[in-house]
Amino acid sequence: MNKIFYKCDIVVFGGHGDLSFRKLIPALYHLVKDAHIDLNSRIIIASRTKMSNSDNTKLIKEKLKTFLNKDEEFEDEVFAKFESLIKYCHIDFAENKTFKNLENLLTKNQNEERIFYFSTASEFYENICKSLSDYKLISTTSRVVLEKPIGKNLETSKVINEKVLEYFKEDQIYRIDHYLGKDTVQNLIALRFSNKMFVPLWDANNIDHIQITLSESVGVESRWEFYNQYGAMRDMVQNHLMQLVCLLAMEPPHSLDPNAIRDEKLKVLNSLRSIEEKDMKNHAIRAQYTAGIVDGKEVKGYLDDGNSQSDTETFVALKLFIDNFRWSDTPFYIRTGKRMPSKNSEIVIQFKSIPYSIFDNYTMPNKLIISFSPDESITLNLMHKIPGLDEKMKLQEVSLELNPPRSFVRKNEAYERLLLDVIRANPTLFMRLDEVNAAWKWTDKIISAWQNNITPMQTYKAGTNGPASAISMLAKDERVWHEN
Ligand SMILES: NC(=O)C1=CN([C@@H]2O[C@H](COP(=O)(O)OP(=O)(O)OC[C@H]3O[C@@H](n4cnc5c(N)ncnc54)[C@H](OP(=O)(O)O)[C@@H]3O)[C@@H](O)[C@H]2O)C=CC1
Ligand SMILES: O=C1O[C@H](COP(=O)(O)O)[C@@H](O)[C@H](O)[C@H]1O
Repeated sequence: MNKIFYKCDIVVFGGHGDLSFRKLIPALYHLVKDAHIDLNSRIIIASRTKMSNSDNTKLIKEKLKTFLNKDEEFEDEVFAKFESLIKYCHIDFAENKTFKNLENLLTKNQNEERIFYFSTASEFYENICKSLSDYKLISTTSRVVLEKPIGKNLETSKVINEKVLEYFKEDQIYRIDHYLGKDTVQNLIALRFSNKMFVPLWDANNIDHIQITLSESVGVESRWEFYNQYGAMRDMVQNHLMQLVCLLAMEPPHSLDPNAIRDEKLKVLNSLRSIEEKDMKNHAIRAQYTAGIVDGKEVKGYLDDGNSQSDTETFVALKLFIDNFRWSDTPFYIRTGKRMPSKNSEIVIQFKSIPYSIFDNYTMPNKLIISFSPDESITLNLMHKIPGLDEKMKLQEVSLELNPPRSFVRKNEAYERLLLDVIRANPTLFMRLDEVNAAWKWTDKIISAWQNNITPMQTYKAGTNGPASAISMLAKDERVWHEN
């Protein structure tokens, strides 16, 4: 296969922010290393500090050494190529005239394709677009990447998106949700729609319930100011968790065409049953971590991290239903939280019991466990005869590991995949405006019930699996969270 080298100018706004240093710069380094980007491309790091190109390069080198994968060596040869692409640009979103610096850079030896990555809070998107337009830096071949969450609710999302749409057409806008760039998440489409055995089983007749857990052991620490305005609902549920629910629940799209997939995801979001006020307390749990022990180390509570009062949630657990033919009355239990015992991203498909048992001992219903962090694996739990001469057949639960052969093992990070998709103008793994707004419409109702204190804020000790109410949410249904 001939390798395609893509030639473009990429501008990262918020280039010295947490996301840029931890994810975007390593992803771009890898795209250069794997020769996806032509060496006449440019990567412009735009940030507020006044700094020389050489100081910026030094800083980037230092950050890359910190944030490359633990098992990966920093390669001087690759960095030499990467460095040759990087330029620094001082920009303050609030000062239109600083965009002159960008104009000077972009219009010299320019590449036709321009990508603007807004790695900053969405309240700045309008200002950035306006300044780019004032300096005539947007053309029909330009693309813009918008980080999530866009706005803080449906109303602000609509306003921000409308503003961006004054400058870019919908097909130039790439609304990123990095979970869609994870191989295991994309594999949900392959697993569901390329394996005959799962096709007839994937519905309310055969599945008892579905669980999704996105837990993190890290706290909020240096991101406190930012996070405190959003909380787990806006930071994780409105986007990542909603997208996972969509991929698990959607009908088969007619093809892998971007809009065919987005149309099916949208139908799921529009079928989400709105949580009634009377159920809110039991179906929408919110909590904040207090001081505790994580990985054997004492850690501060959320309020001590920020040194302030706050009613921002760091944990959410929800019980939701999708009101359609396929999922009628099948609960989806989803949860996410900071300062939980470990980093764990996992989907559990709990099948129903067999209709009648001919065995003396209890048969465990089958379970499909899809893990994508810290390790990627797919496990199918099945019942199996215990080998031996027992007169009566005895059964045990065994795990069938569906792990890909080593040569299949992922080496690309989510952001690498998604940045390459933006570069090659493939929007399949990005969110369309109607999806974003449908997700807000559903989460807004819960957020406003919380604002009216309908569900009280709970607490959980750092290093635990969330508040007791999240456990009893399932216990009331005679179910338990799957814990590793
Ligand atoms: N961090 C993460 O893990 C993830 C973040 N995101 C999203 O990515 C976006 C960025 O997040 P994150 O990197 O964590 O945030 P940070 O606060 O670390 O970075 C934001 C950047 O915006 C810059 N900025 C703020 N105001 C201005 C201004 N007036 N002019 C110029 N630059 C300005 C800041 O510059 P300065 O350094 O000068 O303050 C900073 O570099 C957010 O939308 C977030 O939701 C999405 C997924 C994961
Ligand atoms: O979008 C976000 O995701 C990260 C978690 O991402 P993961 O790929 O490491 O699972 C989360 O820490 C951050 O708060 C949030 O903004």
